[in-house]
Amino acid sequence: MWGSRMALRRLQKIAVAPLSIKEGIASNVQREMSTLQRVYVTRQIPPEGLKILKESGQVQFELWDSDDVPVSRAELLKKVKGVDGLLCVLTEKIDAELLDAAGPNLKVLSTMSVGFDHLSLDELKKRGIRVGYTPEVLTDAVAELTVALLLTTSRRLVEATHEAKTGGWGTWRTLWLCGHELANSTVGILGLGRIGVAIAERLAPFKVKKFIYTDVAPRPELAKAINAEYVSFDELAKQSDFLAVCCALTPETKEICNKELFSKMKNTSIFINTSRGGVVNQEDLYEALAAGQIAGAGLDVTVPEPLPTNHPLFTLKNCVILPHIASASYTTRNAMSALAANNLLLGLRGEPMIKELKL
Ligand SMILES: O=C(O)C(=O)CO
Repeated sequence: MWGSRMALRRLQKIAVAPLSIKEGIASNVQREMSTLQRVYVTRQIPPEGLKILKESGQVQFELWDSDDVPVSRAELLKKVKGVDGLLCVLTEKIDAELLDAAGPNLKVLSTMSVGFDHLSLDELKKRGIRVGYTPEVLTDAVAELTVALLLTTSRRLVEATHEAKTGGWGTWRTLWLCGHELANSTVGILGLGRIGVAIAERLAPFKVKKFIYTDVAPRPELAKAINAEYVSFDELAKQSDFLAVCCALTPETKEICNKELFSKMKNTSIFINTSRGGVVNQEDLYEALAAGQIAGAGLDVTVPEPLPTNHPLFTLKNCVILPHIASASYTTRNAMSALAANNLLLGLRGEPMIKELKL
């Protein structure tokens, strides 16, 4: 569906105009449509973003009109041909092949995500394509879900509801379904950014004793807000009762959470990942959980996504797996959609985007 509301309004006017005027307007509309910038949207994004694109009068866009099935690679390669702008989500790999298929008209890529590991930044930079993304608007939702996942994992809520529903609930027992509490604990954050700070702010009222973090370098401004101490990667592993992964997936962080890390953690520790599955070596995590080297893991992200239902991690009682829903609140997804649309329109006008990646 190529569309713009202004063009549509004019077309609606045509329907009531006398024939000769109708023809005149029709050719104007055609002329105008051909001057609108062409955009492909790879997903049926939430309504706020679509409304912005439709009402802009700036672009004619075609949409992959489904949220349940992603656009196939073959279809995507066909649809991007000649577009000026592309609005994608995190399931689309934007690489040299795709950018070649799009061709030299492509000036702006806008991803409806804070993560950008699905984008070949070098290839985008080489072609002078500007990139918009959607940080900040999802911080609250992601932090909230991280806290929910942490408590679900540490207090064994999935096991508990299963036992209650399936007859495992006998008499009140003194150590049955005991977990680990946040009070007096040390919470470690791997990769301190806005989301890590927002998680710590939410956890502090649970009487956490200490926040520690590691990153490529200390981040005193952010750390000050939550009174967090900068430690080495090793110390993070050793001291954390709860370890929350908040770093971006980059070549440097790929599988940074592996057997070396897990072997240094306490056997009472809880590992939580709401960033990207690729930062974890899942075989090593499975071994650590199965052997009781760590107490539990809560994962919102995996490799691949969806994780096949016969994956060994699903067999473990001490592993809680969610289907990548950290930012999934109506408010946040609409805000991400709107920001992605606005980034795209601004970029196509040659203006600074609201949130633009520095390439
Ligand atoms: O925005 C992202 O990068 C996500 O993972 C989904 O919110």
